[in-house]
Amino acid sequence: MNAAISGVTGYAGMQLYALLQEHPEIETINVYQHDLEDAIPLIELNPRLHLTSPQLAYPYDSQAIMDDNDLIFFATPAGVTSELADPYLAADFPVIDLSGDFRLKDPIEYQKWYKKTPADQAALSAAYYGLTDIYENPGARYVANPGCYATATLLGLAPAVMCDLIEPDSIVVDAKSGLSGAGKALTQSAHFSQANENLQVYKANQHKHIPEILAELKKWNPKVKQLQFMTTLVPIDRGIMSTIYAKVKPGVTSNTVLAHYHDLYKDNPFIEVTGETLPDIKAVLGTNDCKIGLVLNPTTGYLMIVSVIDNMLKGAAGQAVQNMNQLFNFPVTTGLALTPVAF
Ligand SMILES: NC(=O)C1=CN([C@@H]2O[C@H](COP(=O)(O)OP(=O)(O)OC[C@H]3O[C@@H](n4cnc5c(N)ncnc54)[C@H](OP(=O)(O)O)[C@@H]3O)[C@@H](O)[C@H]2O)C=CC1
Ligand SMILES: CC(=O)N[C@@H](CCC(=O)OP(=O)(O)O)C(=O)O
Repeated sequence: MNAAISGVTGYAGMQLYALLQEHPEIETINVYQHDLEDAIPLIELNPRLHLTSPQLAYPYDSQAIMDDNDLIFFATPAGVTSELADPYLAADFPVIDLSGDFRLKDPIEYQKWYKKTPADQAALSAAYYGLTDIYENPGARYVANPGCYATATLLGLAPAVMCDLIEPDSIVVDAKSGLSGAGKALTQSAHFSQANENLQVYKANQHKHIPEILAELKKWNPKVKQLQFMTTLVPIDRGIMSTIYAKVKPGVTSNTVLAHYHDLYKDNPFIEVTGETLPDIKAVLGTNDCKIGLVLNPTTGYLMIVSVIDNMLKGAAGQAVQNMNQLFNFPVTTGLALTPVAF
């Protein structure tokens, strides 16, 4: 089948292109770029792509995209698909949207956290939040691919929250990301001399993944009302570590916790529960995996959960391909059997 990509000059779009090149169900990847007036050689648009044969990049045109492809991936910034989604929604054409535009169901919440104009309520309601390791797509054709921090944090918390193992008002998340999470645009905090050998806490209590995470936690356990969530930029290229602390309920032991984590993820080929052997970021780099370690402190009663992912894969392009596999009923690991980069 044929897949379209919008945003191939960005970090997530490039990663997605590389994954789709290796995907056995994808015949052709067609690239559509927002600022083109005429078709140009794709290699001119993005010289970093490894092309196996010469190919063109086309001006963005929703009708041409739907005529020539079976789905489209948007790897574009927030604020783009809220304006471009209508023709696809009207035609029930499959979309996998890597941006945050369709993750929140409430347009007022979107406006508050993203400071942008939301898509309309009906469009938001039609979208499915594609946290593929937890949910099965009920048949929705518009998939909102989750955010990178949200993915690491939600996968780390799911068994504890779903099985009521922790005090619902005690969740504290300390999440760290490499610089590729911020995309390709250079910012003050991303300058080499500012980022290198430095740690930068940012968006204190204002990160747009707070409402995204909270919405899912509330679905799993309505007793969860709030979330303390903090993000830090660390001087690595890629990878996220979400370190989560929460007080366990009386009577909950390490064995109870481990049993629930193993049970929820036992059939999942991408998630490994590593128990008290805590995972590090390099253990998942270059893969679509999430590794989750767990340590319960019997003195304080706090459970520490360490969840690691590669932000470009499980946090973006990998999960997007996993969503495509789910949408088209391909085996879940198709095109995603990746080996970690060792060093
Ligand atoms: N990086 C990550 O780890 C993750 C990213 N995401 C999300 O994926 C999306 C892409 O992120 P990322 O690759 O990091 O971002 P980049 O900034 O690296 O790339 C953005 C891409 O979108 C294109 N673009 C910019 N403005 C527009 C526009 N108005 N209309 C259409 N296309 C446009 C850019 O083209 P041009 O070259 O012309 O600027 C570029 O191809 C974002 O929504 C991001 O939030 C989600 C999870 C993780
Ligand atoms: C390091 C860094 O800046 N990371 C980005 C998150 C990237 C991501 O997943 O985000 P979207 O919700 O934008 O798709 C941030 O904190 O905003």
